[in-house]
Amino acid sequence: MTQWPFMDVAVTLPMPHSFVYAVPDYLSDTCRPGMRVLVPFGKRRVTGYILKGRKDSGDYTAKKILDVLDDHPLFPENEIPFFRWVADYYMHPLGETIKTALPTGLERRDVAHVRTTEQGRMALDTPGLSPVESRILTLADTRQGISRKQLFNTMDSPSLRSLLKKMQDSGWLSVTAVLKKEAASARLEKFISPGEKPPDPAKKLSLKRQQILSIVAEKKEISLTALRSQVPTAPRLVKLLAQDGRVTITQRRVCRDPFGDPVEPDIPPELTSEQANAVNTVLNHLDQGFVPYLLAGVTGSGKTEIYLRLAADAVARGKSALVLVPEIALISQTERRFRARFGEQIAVIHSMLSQGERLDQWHNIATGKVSIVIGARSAIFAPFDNIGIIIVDEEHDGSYKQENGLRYNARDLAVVRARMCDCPVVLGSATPSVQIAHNVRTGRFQQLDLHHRVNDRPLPQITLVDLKKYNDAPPMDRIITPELAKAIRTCLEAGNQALIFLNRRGFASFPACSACHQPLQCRHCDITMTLHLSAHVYKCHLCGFCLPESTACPSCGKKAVKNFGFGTEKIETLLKTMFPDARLARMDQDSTARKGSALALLKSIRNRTVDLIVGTQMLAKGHDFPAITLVGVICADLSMNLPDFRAGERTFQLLAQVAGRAGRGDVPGTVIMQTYNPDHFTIEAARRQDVTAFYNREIPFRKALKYPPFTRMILVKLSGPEKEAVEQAALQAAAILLQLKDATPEMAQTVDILGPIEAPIPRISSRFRWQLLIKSPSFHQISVLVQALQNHPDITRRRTISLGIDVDPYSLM
Ligand SMILES: Nc1ncnc2c1ncn2[C@@H]1O[C@H](COP(=O)(O)OP(=O)(O)OP(=O)(O)O)[C@@H](O)[C@H]1O
Ligand SMILES: [Zn+2]
Repeated sequence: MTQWPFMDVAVTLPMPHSFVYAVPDYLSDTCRPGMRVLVPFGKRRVTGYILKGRKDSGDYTAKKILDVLDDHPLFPENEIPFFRWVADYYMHPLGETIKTALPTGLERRDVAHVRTTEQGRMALDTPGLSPVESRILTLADTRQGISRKQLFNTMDSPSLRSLLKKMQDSGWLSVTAVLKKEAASARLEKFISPGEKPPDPAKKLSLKRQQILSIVAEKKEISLTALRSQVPTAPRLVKLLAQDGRVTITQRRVCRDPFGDPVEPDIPPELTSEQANAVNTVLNHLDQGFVPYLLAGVTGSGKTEIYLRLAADAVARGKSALVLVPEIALISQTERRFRARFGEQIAVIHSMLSQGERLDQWHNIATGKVSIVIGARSAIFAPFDNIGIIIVDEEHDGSYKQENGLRYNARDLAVVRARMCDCPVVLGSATPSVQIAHNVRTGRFQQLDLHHRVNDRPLPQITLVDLKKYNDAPPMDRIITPELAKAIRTCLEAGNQALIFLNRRGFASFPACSACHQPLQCRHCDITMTLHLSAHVYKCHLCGFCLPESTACPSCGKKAVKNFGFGTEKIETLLKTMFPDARLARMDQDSTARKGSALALLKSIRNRTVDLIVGTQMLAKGHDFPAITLVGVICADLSMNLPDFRAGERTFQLLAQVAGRAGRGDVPGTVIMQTYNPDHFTIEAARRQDVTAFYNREIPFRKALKYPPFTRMILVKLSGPEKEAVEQAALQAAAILLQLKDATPEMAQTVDILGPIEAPIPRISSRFRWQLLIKSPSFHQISVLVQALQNHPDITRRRTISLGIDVDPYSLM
């Protein structure tokens, strides 16, 4: 291994470039690309990632690396070009891009701590002190003080920054740097094995010690945890035994096991002819390296079996397979199927794992212990150095898009990474996105088709129920119509399961005051709150702010809040009264918030210990529960009228997907879809489960209005705590962009700048929001424009305004 005197390091700060650091002698054996280092930056110490070795430092006097934080690289060297691509494309700093890619909790850095001085303590007793000042002095009066960030989070005062400066100048507060340690670390476990020394017969041992020695002799090696479960005092006793040389204690890294119940190995079924065709097409073109495929297969056509075969082939070729799954709820199903086939070769990456578990899974990938990864969007960064295939299940799903920080789309990155690894990528869906379907039509993707369900099971029969005819009916009949109630009864009587779908959680979604008619709004966001009956609170679904169930109307002060609108919790209550004998479960974000509860719910559906399930989109896609024969859609129109050009596409996908949960076993499925718009083409296409019909209507509309896939877009989001300042910044950003655009005749013609407008949700978490949408058929053009904006001094100098760049935005809200 070459020992380089200098290293290129990407620091975890908003810096576009990497920096050169010198390797001190005592670290020269240990520094390798892909490892974290602690480096000085300005007056602080921050975490950085080694990118590559260098012979010299150029014209630059390099500072020294302070410490190496890993003993094995966290990512392979050949992944670095991918990170660079991601950083450039999404206009995000390289170091922060890598930080987003890695498991969370791996950062060490100096944080500014504010501490009350002796003088400050004395000032606390003086009379002229403002309440804010005395609060700050009290909070900061601890040994380490309080971190600046924590102080800003606790104190909701707009002039905090200048106040702190003033207090510091008066000598009341001191600011120091405190090194923050990683939140996630390797788990080390002690193992006990027989010692070198022969037992000394002269020395009498207690019974407990004898017991320990015989266990260790029998097992050859046992973890201290396992030993302690047999002999509770083992930790103290083995220390003594080790001093006598009777046992040896070694410490090793162990993997925390995130897997739930054990899974029985499965026997691969014989492929249907459509499945075999799809698999063979991919395998026959392996010599072409990168080939992007759309696997368009109706619901229940057996796409997962194709993924299993393709992954098996990659592993057989000595390569690895990367499998992305959208919802964490769905990961468990896919993970089970993969583990049944591949056993221990699997790692999983998703947000239900603890930080430590995620770190262990990552380590298993980086050290080559596993060859298949199944995960949610962040798994696209898995540190494999030899990828043989990338698979994206439910490619149309919005959860592949990260909506803050590095706003990447893992589905799109799957294609980019496959191109860099020169391997095939398979995007699967029963309801492909307009974007990818368009890529097929323009010849950039190859389509693999599955037109039939496995075993020639029929697709479910879908009946629309026009909700308009129940406008004057009793409230109950407007929510669960007699048609739906009857279908549920029939389904339950036959001993089958029914899934009732509503994509809105909570009990009442529109609380409003009956005295002043104002809706109950969140204090920090411009949206209406939702009543959660079991938690006895009104909750804001954006920031989490709660008001008690007994709240008075914040506008007029009267105790007259009435609960209009409904969500899953209300449906659950209604069904309970209508079908008191049915075993009922509800699956939504609220009922699955606790670790393990989602898995327990899915298990109860699988084991048929529930009959009726109320669920949100969490249950709508991908799940394979053969006993579900009825799907009821409470309101098909919910997402249709959102101010977003993809509202129709999303509604179609959601409805066709949820319908696809019915009839996956031996009994054919039925779907009752309640809607106010039975004639709308989106609803009609969903009823016929006709993807092509939907696209043929949607594509001309996208083309006429110059929306993707015919243009590329970047959404520029500005937000800040002061309304006027955000508006001013947005107007200025627009002026800068217009000027840049008009300076180039070509851009003047093809680039469209829409806005600035106030965002559809004008305020979230007390931050005001404005936005600008930039469109052009050429991505290069809009990218150049936005980069210039990002670096424009008039924008960067505005310290209270944050500028968010959303490349290929998914949500325009
Ligand atoms: N060749 C086969 N022979 C028998 N059963 C199969 C075969 N292939 C798949 N299956 C079974 O068919 C069912 C549906 O398959 P799968 O869940 O993969 O569908 P899917 O195409 O992913 O559907 P969706 O788009 O709704 O997620 C599963 O229970 C699976 O085990
Ligand atoms: Zn809120």
